[in-house]
Amino acid sequence: MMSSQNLSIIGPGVMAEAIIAGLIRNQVLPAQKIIAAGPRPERGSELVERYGIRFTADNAEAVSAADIVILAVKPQKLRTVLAGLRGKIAPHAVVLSIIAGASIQSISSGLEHPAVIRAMPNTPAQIGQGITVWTSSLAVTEAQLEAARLILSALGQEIYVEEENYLDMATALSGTGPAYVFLFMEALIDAGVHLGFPRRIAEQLVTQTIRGSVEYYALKKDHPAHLRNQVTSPGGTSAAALYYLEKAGFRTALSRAIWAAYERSQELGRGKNSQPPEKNSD
Ligand SMILES: NC(=O)C1=CN([C@@H]2O[C@H](COP(=O)(O)OP(=O)(O)OC[C@H]3O[C@@H](n4cnc5c(N)ncnc54)[C@H](O)[C@@H]3O)[C@@H](O)[C@H]2O)C=CC1
Ligand SMILES: O=C(O)[C@@H]1CCC=N1
Repeated sequence: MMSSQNLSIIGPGVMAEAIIAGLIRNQVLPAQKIIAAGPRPERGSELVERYGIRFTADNAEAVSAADIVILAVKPQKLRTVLAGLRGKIAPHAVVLSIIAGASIQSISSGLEHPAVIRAMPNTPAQIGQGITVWTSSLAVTEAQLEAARLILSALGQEIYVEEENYLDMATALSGTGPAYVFLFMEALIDAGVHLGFPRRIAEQLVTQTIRGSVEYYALKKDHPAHLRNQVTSPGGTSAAALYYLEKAGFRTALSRAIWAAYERSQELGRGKNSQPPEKNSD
């Protein structure tokens, strides 16, 4: 519990709500200590009703009494938001950004504020099952690091890293990760329906197969290839299916996709707002 601290969240979207919900659920902060700011009053009313936090449409007002400022706007909005907050954040406060691609240096110089934490969470944070990779500038104090750890722990697991380079990598692997998992689930469920299962049953089969496999792997701590070999009988069904996945370049497609997300995170950091489809010819 860090009940003496005031926390301000700029950009009250999906991730901001996950953070607010986590902080309140885990009693890290009472609702009255949290204020969110964003341009849409309807969104504000929603959050006020759901969580009992405070809301303002004025970013500068939201940070005026803050000890911790969380930046959760889209990368494309960052420049304007930083300009609006410059000189408005108390010198003793710490800024924690979850914005994909945005470097500590760009936030720190945009705000003229040295104490900056950069974190990359993911959407399972909404149920406290996320994972966050984070790092900090030299100006961040031990007490601020502890406060950040408490906040991020309310979202699930957290891993502190010394090198900021890992943040773009985490953005590609775990930050964006749920998108790969949900696409995979959707494809498996559709395949089940194609076979002839009612969708409801296909969904149950796929969900529990994934959940069970993850739990099994986590308990066994065995190499995934070994666990896969256990499923793969000589001349059997798994071998028949895996042949097609390998032939279709499943691993290469995943690896290339994740590399594209990594490159895109770096591009966002350089302020490149959009990307043409099929940037790569391979
Ligand atoms: N969605 C995801 O899976 C993850 C997103 N992130 C990062 O978190 C950030 C937020 O993402 P989401 O919550 O998904 O986006 P979102 O679109 O749900 O939320 C952004 C919020 O910012 C508000 N906003 C727009 N302009 C503003 C301004 N000038 N001042 C204050 N608020 C403003 C919007 O009204 C919206 O409520 C992004 O930078 C993203 O890179 C990080 C990890 C995972
Ligand atoms: O798609 C995005 O840019 C965000 C960042 C991490 C996950 N989603």
